[in-house]
Amino acid sequence: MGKADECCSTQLIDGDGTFNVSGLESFTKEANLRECGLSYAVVSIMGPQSSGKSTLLNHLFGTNFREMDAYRGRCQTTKGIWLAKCTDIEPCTVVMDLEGTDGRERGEDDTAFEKQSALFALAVSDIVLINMWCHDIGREHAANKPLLKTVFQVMMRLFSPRKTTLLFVIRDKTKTPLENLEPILREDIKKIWDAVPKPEGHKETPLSEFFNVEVVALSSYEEKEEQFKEQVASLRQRFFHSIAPGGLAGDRRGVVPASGFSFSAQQIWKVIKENKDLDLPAHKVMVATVRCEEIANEKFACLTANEEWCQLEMAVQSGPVPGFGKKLSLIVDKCLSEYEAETIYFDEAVRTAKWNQLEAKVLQLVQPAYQSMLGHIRSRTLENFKEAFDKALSGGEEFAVAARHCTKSSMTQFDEGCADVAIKQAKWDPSKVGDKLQRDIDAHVSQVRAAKLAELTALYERKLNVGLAEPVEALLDAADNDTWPAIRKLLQRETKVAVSGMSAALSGFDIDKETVNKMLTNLEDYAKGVVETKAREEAGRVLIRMKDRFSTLFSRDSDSMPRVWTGKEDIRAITKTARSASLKLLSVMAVVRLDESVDNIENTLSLALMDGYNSASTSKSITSFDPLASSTWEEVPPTRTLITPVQCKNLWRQFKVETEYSVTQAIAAQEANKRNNNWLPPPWAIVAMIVLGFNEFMTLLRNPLYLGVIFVVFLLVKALWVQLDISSEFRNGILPGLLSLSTKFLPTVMDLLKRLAEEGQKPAATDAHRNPTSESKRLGSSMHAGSDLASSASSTMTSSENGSEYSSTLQQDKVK
Ligand SMILES: Nc1nc2c(ncn2[C@@H]2O[C@H](COP(=O)(O)OP(=O)(O)OP(=O)(O)O)[C@@H](O)[C@H]2O)c(=O)[nH]1
Repeated sequence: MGKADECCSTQLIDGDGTFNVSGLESFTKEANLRECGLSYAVVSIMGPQSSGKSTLLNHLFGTNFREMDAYRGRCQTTKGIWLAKCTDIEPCTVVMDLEGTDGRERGEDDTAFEKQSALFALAVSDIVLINMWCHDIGREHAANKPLLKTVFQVMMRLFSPRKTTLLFVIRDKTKTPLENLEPILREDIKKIWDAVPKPEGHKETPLSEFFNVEVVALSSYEEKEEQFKEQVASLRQRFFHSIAPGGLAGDRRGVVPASGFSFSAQQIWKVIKENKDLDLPAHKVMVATVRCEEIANEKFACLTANEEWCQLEMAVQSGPVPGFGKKLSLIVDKCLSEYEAETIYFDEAVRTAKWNQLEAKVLQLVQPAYQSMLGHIRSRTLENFKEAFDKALSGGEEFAVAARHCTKSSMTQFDEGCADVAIKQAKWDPSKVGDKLQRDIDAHVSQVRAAKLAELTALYERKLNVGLAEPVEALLDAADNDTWPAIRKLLQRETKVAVSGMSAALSGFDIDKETVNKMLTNLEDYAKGVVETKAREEAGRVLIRMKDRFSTLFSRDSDSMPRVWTGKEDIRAITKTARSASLKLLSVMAVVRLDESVDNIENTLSLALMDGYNSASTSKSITSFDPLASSTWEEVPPTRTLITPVQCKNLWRQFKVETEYSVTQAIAAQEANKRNNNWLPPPWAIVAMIVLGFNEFMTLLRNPLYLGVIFVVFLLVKALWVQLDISSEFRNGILPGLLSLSTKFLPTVMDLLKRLAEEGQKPAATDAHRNPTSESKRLGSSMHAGSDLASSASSTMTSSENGSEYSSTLQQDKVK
């Protein structure tokens, strides 16, 4: 016999009991065992050493186990346990060749490995071939007896063994027919079974409960090879569909799926080596647990490396992915269904538990992507809401209606989006994100509402400002008894208009009544505020106003014509009237009178200031109680006070000081006027002039030429008088008057002469040939014109030098 092809048979466990893990792994890969699920069978053979086991297996299954060279004698060729795949047998059948028993190589007492390998074979195999020589049947010291004993003993160590088929292969069968041999064999087996010590629970258990016993006899391979081959070929047929119901295999309760075979075999050998009892059901669960775990991990790793998933995960970082839910569902589904397919033959409870774990893990992996998608949907929906809301508002829709419609449609849009991204494997609840969206939408609506309300308030405040500020200013400017009633009326009217307008506008905002009332009250308060502010502003300018009023009344008559102080006016009465009008203004401005309450400010002021004016110098007014020595008005709260009593008093003092000058000027102007008008000297002077100047008067009467000369001199002096405005020059004193005149005298005389010369030349050039005798007439006319010019120059100078209207009036009077 040739040597076995080692690449086809693998040593599973070596002679020292070391399990060849990598060898089994590569064997399962090469034999495509992993894909078999439960459709595979394991056959093992045990029997005495060199009993032709390998030879039988190679012929029966087309394997290449190492066989003993017939010419080298009976020595052990198979060490440990070898493994090979049967060729062309359905289902996939794996066969194990065990080291022969009772061999001389290990010694008679060294049965530990035999027991271990027998237990291993029983634990993993569906069919165990027990190779025996025909001549050993019925013999007391048959070679296979210790083997069977071993098998049955170890069988007890399988906590809940699977029912294995024991196929006794009788080698070198004799002419005795099998029908005669089989009962003897079965009797032998029974005897051995009965002799084996059993645990309490199995004392009476028959062999058939643990094993299906089958018997087959084969001719000698060495002597009747042809017959041997024929019988082997027929035996081979029994291995086809061995796992089908009624097949050669025993019950397959303990079978592990093919993908778990490798791990299962390792664990069983480990347990056997540790000399522990083998609990096959527990082992099955253990194998299922480990394998399902492995498969789950493998599937999870596949998912994390899945290109589609990686792309989806990446894409979702940067924005919403269309069809996210469907895509992710497919990816997750693929992962879970692959797991299901691969673990289908493992223990149901275990695989379900692991499936749940895998599903949880997978969902945990993909959930962040789902959350990102929800985030995208939320932000997109919020953006859409803002846009739609803005559009609706600018389209003229009522605020509350627009908010309601847009919110509803946005939430529907969000729900639809959530349904699109949901995956069928998970029941994730997007309500938290939905709640956040709702909160964001509400916040936006509130923000827009606040802005719109602020706009609305600003609009009506502007209207109130326009409607109140200037009219109130004008009314306060007029300041009389009707001022505050008129302001109140105006305020009431404008407030009413604004409040009704605002109230109508607010109805579209769907805000509570309390807020509306508050806003309207604020608007009313604002209107009052406008009036108060204006009044306060005006109160700040009260002194100017008082002076203006005084000046108007003092310097203008009842027809608004500038007053001319001719001397007939009662300056005292005019001053009093002007001051009392100014005081009236002060009393109007002193406090805000937006309610109907009556105050006594005018009287108080009038008594304290106007009457005080009349008796200012009396000691009584100094010593008596001063009603204005206070910072508050009686019965008027400080909030309504614009000018305190003490401020009124100070203002009045300042007002009087600043208007005093005008009065003094008026008095001076009046007196000057009186003086100017009274040009006749006193009667005694006239009498003295007549007595003393009688001679000169007579001389003049006798010589009329003197009269003409005197008249010319008079005209010249008069012209100089007017031109130099001598009376006003001396108003500031004699010395300043003389100094001023000394500088102006010569230029004025020169200017006067120059003009006279010019005026004289014009008629000389035109009229000399027509009327050469009218010299004196022209001189007189020129003098007159010079006088006019002088008067106009005087008027110009005085008005430019003196800004006050009183002096201007005075000047006009002078010119007249
Ligand atoms: N008499 C007889 N000899 C056989 C038969 N089949 C094989 N042999 C011979 O038995 C010897 C041992 O054959 P193997 O097949 O190696 O026996 P084995 O049981 O596998 O041997 P180990 O693996 O060493 O236990 C070889 O010389 C075979 O030619 C048979 O049917 N009858």
